[in-house]
Amino acid sequence: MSKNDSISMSVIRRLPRYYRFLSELNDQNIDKISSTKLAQIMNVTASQVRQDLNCFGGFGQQGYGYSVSQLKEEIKNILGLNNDYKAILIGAGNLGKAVAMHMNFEKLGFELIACFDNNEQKVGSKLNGITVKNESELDDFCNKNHIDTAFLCIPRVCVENVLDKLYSHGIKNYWNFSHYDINARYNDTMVENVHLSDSLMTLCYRMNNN
Ligand SMILES: NC(=O)c1ccc[n+]([C@@H]2O[C@H](COP(=O)([O-])OP(=O)(O)OC[C@H]3O[C@@H](n4cnc5c(N)ncnc54)[C@H](O)[C@@H]3O)[C@@H](O)[C@H]2O)c1
Repeated sequence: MSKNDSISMSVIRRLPRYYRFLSELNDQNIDKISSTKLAQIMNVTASQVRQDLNCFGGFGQQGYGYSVSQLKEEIKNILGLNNDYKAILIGAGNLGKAVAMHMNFEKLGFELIACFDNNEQKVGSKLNGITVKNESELDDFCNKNHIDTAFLCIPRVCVENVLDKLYSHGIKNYWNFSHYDINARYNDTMVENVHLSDSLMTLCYRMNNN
């Protein structure tokens, strides 16, 4: 087991927020920050901040706090945002369009190299400079290109066919918007499911229990 295997997912899920807030502080030319102040921004305790960052080596200095730019770079490296992972997007509908048009993939270590749809009316249109290909070209494209991950923005009922194809080409990392349980079909895949409704339900709970 590597050191990183013992780090809990809740710590890992806080890292993007650390990175986002530190980037904002860095943009405001703020050089240093105490764990207390960082905790306030993160809405966690100072001891939680220290515990989180100690999982990766600490980075703070007694009596100084954290260097904003250094900590931002450390977290960037931990998250692996310096990579150039090749991604494809399946489903150029409302959601696929929003994902392709509004995400700054390069800043996040990804390059969106192709988009696919099976609707003739969408094929040939452009999303963020990328021409939407026919889904029938997927196999050929996967044969000719190295692909690290697929972003799935298709209806749940369409996923199985597409997933089987992608998996057969060795694609095992999925950013999944499709409400389909990928891990239940292929348990050696790395999946991040995105459910906007979960976030709204969490808000609902908090409003209900205020
Ligand atoms: N995760 C979330 O939070 C969230 C939010 C909204 C919608 N969704 C889900 O995401 C899916 C997409 O939503 P949308 O609003 O973009 O729908 P949409 O109908 O606008 O787009 C779906 C697109 O997928 C394409 N498609 C269907 N089968 C395909 C296939 N086999 N290969 C390639 N393309 C194919 C369609 O032609 C269409 O362009 C829906 O099923 C919806 O349930 C998830």
